[in-house]
Amino acid sequence: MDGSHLLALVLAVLAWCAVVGREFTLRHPAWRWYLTGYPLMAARVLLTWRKVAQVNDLTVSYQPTRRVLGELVVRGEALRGLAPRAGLPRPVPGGLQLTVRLRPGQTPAPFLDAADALAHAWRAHAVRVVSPQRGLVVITATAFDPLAEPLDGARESAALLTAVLGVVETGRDWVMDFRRVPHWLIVGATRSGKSTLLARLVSQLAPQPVALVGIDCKGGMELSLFRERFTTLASNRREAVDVLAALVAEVHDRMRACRAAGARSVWELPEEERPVPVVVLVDELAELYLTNGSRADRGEAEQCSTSLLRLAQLGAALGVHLVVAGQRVGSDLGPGVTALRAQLAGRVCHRVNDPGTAEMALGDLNKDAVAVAQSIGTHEQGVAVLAADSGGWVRGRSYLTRPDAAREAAHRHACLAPSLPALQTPVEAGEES
Ligand SMILES: Nc1ncnc2c1ncn2[C@@H]1O[C@H](COP(=O)(O)OP(=O)(O)OP(=O)(O)O)[C@@H](O)[C@H]1O
Repeated sequence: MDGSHLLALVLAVLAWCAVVGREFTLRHPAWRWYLTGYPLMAARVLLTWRKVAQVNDLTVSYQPTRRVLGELVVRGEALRGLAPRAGLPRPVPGGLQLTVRLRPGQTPAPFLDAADALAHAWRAHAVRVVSPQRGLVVITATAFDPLAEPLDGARESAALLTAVLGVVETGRDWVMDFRRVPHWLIVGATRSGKSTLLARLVSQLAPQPVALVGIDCKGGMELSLFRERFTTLASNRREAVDVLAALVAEVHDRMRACRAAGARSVWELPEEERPVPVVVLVDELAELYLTNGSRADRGEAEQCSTSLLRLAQLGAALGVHLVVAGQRVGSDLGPGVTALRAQLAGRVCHRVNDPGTAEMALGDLNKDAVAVAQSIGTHEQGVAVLAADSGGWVRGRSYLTRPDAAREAAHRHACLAPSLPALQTPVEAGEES
């Protein structure tokens, strides 16, 4: 084979590799990142680390710029600072992770402040900095927003009292696990994705042996779609007062049963004696608290507030869980709301209209999370900041669950709705009387 044939053969092989490679990476976007995006970004990180560290005051210098020699103050040029030691960037889905060992005297704070500068230097979509252990910071740079496009997902959750609601920005499942975090607060402006999230939650819990209770004081407009799977649904505040009071009574019954059996929670009871878990969904919390000033109205609001607080305080160990959603949740709704928030350890904050609601949802857990929640745009429906009282937070996007799909799931699993005598529906009660 002469030289020109060999060249033609090499070119043909290269062309074939390019076509197959392109086809492969288009079909497998994750691999596209590992094969092309990651090496480029890693090279950028390695080449710029010293410079970026220097410019952003992430270096240390052990040589002062001034020294006193005898009676003289000598000014010299500062030594170039030492950049903290960084390991090799580790690939993660859609990004990379850099572990940095702090030099003596350094704290994570300047690294947190430099996150934006690092994102620009490395042309990353976002940079997150955490300090998982003393003396270490982990910098995660993501190349693109994995939550930019709406997500569809039909996966059902396998475990009791858990629901796969969407995806978080690290590429993992967004799982709401009531055994780990018993109560949740969900906030978001109108059309931010609250109802879609609740629809997803209902369709995930519907196949499970769980009693679902709805409280929807917007006349039942949202939750009545899933009525067939609900054990009871209150669609105005008068009904909500009764349902919540019945749930408090149920909690006291369960407490007595646990005490008699020497158990500290329903999960320690023998399986055949264990009462069915209850998940109470409240849509539009403000409707339970707002009053027109009349005595009757104020009385109802106070009863709702007290019952919700008792359920939140006592329910976790007794298998009664709360998911409370609202557009605007602020201390102006009354002191009961702030007390309730303290008991709702899990938080989901969609786009909000007022800083107060983001602060209410996330402010007591993490200030950074408040700023991130306020940056969610109007086109990012379903995107939310998720946080729990463990202090961590992450951005996530719920699966786009159409009301029809959720209604169909509720219809399909209607026969699984457990009947709880204490929770006879107000409508049924009304019909019987
Ligand atoms: N996870 C999502 N992914 C993509 N689009 C979404 C998502 N969630 C919601 N949307 C879109 O946003 C629209 C409004 O969502 P949704 O009705 O859930 O908002 P909301 O916060 O409940 O509003 P409201 O308070 O007015 O009832 C939906 O019709 C849907 O098109």
